[in-house]
Amino acid sequence: MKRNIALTIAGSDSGGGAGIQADLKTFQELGVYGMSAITAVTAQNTLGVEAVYPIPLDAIEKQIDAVATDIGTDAVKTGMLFDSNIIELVAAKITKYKWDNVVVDPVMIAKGGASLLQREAIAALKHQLIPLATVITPNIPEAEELTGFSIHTMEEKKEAARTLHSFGVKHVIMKGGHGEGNDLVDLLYDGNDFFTLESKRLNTKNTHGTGCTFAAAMAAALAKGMSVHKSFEIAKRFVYLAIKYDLNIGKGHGPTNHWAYAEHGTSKESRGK
Ligand SMILES: Nc1ncnc2c1ncn2[C@@H]1O[C@H](COP(=O)(O)OP(=O)(O)O)[C@@H](O)[C@H]1O
Ligand SMILES: Cc1ncc(COP(=O)(O)OP(=O)(O)O)c(N)n1
Repeated sequence: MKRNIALTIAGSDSGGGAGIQADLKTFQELGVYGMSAITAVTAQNTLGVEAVYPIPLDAIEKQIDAVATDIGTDAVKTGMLFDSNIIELVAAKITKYKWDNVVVDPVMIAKGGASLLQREAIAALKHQLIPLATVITPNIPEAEELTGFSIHTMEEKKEAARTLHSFGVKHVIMKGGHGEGNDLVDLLYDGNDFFTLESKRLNTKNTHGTGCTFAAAMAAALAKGMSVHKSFEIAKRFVYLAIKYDLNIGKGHGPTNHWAYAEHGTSKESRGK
C-alpha cells in the first residue's frame, strides 16, 4: 500500500502535546508516514516551558539532507524555528529540494508565555520563509506581530490576511482560537476569496498544541494530494475533535487527543456546530 510522506521541521516538546511529537502523532493518525528534523529541544510539560536548547545548525542541516536525499517528501511542515539562522537554513533547503506543499506555522510564543522564536528572527520569517509557503497558519497574536496592526474584528482579520498574502505566500489561514466570544472562526484567504470554517468554542483548559496539530493535519492532507481548501476542512475537524475529546493529562493545560479523529470522526454528534 502506498503511503504518502510528510516532514516536520520543528522543536521537540518533552510533554508530547505540541511540537514534533504532536506533528508525528497527527501524521500517523491521518495515514501519512512522518519524518522529523528537530530544531530545538524543549523541557516542557502541561505547566509550561522550563528550558529551550537550540540544536546546532549543522545538525539540523544533516537531518534535513538525510531524509531529502534518500526518502523525499510529499509535504513539509515547519513549527518552532527559534532564530534567523535556522529560518535561513530551512528556506534554503525548501528552495534546494524544490519542495511544494509547505505549511509554515509561524510559532512565536507558547501558551504559557515562553518565547519560541527570537525577536531578531521575525524579519527572516517574513521575507525568507513565508514567501516559499503554500499556506501559513498564524494565530491572532502571530498575525498581529507579522502585520504590525491589532486584530479584533472580521474586517481586521481579512485585512491581516491580505497583508500576509502580499508577502508572497499562496494561502493564509487566520486561526480563530484567540478571538473573542463563543463562536470561533478560522479564515482562509487564497488571494481572491475568503472562506470560513466556524465552530463553537469548546470549554476546556486542555488546548496545548492545538496550533501544531492543526498545521500538521494540513500538511498530512496536502501530502495525500488534497487541495488546500479540503485540507483546511480536515485540519479544522481533526483539531476540533482532538479538543472535544481532550485527555486529562498533567496538572496544567493538557494536550489534545490525537486519537479522537479516528475514534469519533464519523459520528454526527462530533461534528460540533
Ligand atoms: N476552545 C476551542 N474550541 C474549539 N476549537 C478551538 C479552541 N481553541 C482553539 N481551537 C481551534 O484550534 C486551532 C488552533 O487555534 P489557535 O488557538 O488560534 O492556535 P494556536 O494553538 O496556534 O494558538 C484552530 O482551528 C481553532 O479554531
Ligand atoms: C516545541 C514546541 N513547539 C511549538 C509549541 C507551540 O505550540 P502550539 O500548538 O502553539 O501550542 P501552545 O504552546 O500554544 O499550547 C510549543 N509549545 N512547543
